[in-house]
Amino acid sequence: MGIFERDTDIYRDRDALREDYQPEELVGRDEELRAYQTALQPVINAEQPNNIFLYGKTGVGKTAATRYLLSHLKEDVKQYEDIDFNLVFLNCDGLISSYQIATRLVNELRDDSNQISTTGYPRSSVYEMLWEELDELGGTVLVVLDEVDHVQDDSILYQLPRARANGNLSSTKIGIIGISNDFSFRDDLSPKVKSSLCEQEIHFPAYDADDLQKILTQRATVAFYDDVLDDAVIPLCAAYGAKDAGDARQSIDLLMKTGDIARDDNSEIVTEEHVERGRRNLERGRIEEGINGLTQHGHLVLYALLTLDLEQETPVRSRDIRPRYSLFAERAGRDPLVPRRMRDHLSELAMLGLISVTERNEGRRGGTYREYDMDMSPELILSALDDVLNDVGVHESVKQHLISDTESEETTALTDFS
Ligand SMILES: Nc1ncnc2c1ncn2[C@@H]1O[C@H](COP(=O)(O)OP(=O)(O)OP(=O)(O)O)[C@@H](O)[C@H]1O
Repeated sequence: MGIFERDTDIYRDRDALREDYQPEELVGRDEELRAYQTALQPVINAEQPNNIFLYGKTGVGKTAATRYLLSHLKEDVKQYEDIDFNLVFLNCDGLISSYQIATRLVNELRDDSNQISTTGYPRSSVYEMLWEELDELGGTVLVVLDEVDHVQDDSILYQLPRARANGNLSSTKIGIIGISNDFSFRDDLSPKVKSSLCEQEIHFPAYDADDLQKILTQRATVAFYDDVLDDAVIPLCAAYGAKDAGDARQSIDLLMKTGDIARDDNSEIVTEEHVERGRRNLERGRIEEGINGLTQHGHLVLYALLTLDLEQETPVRSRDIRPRYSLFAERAGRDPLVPRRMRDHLSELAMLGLISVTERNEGRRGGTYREYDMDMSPELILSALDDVLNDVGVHESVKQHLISDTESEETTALTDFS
C-alpha cells in the first residue's frame, strides 16, 4: 500500500476556502453592489465610462465585487452590437512608479511577440505606446488598478483618466477603476488627480458578525460535507472575524484552519474546540510574522511593555515605559533611543496590532497623552521574542509564561534586574 491515502471525510471541496475561489454570489454587499452597478451603467449605454474609486479595509470584498460585476458586465454587453468592450486588470503590488504601470499596461495590451522591456525608454515614449495600444482597441476600455496605493507618483493616475480629454485618445472611451485599502492614499492625492480618478467613490465598510456568518455559511456549504460542522463553528468564526477587523479573508482562513485541525485529528465533526485551536495557531503565525519584521529596539520596547503588563502596571504612558526599556537596552548592549524614537516604535507595535493605544485627555489643563497596553497573550509574544530573551535575560515577571519546552527546563536562568 502507498504511504498516501485520501482523507476526505470532512471536506467536499476544500478549494472553496482558498483565496482564488470566486463565489457565484456576493452576500451582504447589496448596497455597495447597487452603487457600483450604477457607476458602471454608462458602459452598457455606450457612453463614456465613469472613473470609479473603491476603498475600504483589507478583506471587505472590493476585489471580489469588482470581479463579480465585471464578469457580468462582460457577458451582458454581448447583447449590444454597438458596444466593443475590453477589460484590463492590473494588480499594482510590486509596481511603484507610473512608468512601471505604463509598461505593464502596454505589455498587457500587446501580444507576446511584441513586448517591451520594463526599463530604458523615456516615460513619454511609453505613454505614447500606451495611447497607441489603447486607441487601437477602440470601443470602451475599463482599466482596473487593484492595490493602486502602491504607486508612489501621481502621473499615470492623472494621465489615464484624462487621456481622452487631453487628446491622447480619439476612438477609445476609457474608464479607470482604482481600488485601495489605504485610507490615507486617497486623502493624499493631489486635487487634480482626486477629481478625475475619484469621480465616483464607493466605500466598502468592514463586515459585522452577521455578514461574516452569511459569507462563511455560503463557503461552508460548498467546502464541507453536510452536518460535519457543529452549529457553533460558523458563529464563532464570524464573531472572531468581526472582533478582529471585519475581514472576510481572515474569517475564511480561520474556517479553513479549523477544518484542517479537525482533519488532522481524524475527527468526523468540526467543533468549537477546533476553532479555538485554529485561532491560536493563526494568531501565533501573525504575531511571529509581525515581531520578526521589527528591529531589535522594537523587540526591546515590546519586551519592556510586556513585563510591565505582567506586573499589572498597564495601561502605561511612554515615559513610564522608558526606564524599563532603557534598562533592557543596556542589558542588550545597545544605547537606548531618544524618547521620540521610542514612541515611534510603540506606534509601530500598535499599528501591527501587537499592543493597544488609547488617547487620553488631561482634563481642564487640556493636554492629551497616550497610554499603552498589551493585547496579545504573553505566551505568544514570548515565543517570538527568543533572541531578546537571550540578549536581555529572563525578567521575573515573564518566567511563568514561558512556553512549555522552555519552561520544562529547570535551568531557565532568571536575570537579576534589581
Ligand atoms: N460579500 C462577500 N461574499 C462572499 N465572499 C466574499 C465577500 N466579501 C469578501 N469575500 C471573500 O473574502 C476574500 C477577500 O475578499 P477581497 O479580496 O475581495 O477583499 P479586498 O477588499 O479586495 O481586500 P484587499 O484590499 O486586501 O485586496 C475573498 O476570498 C472573497 O471571495
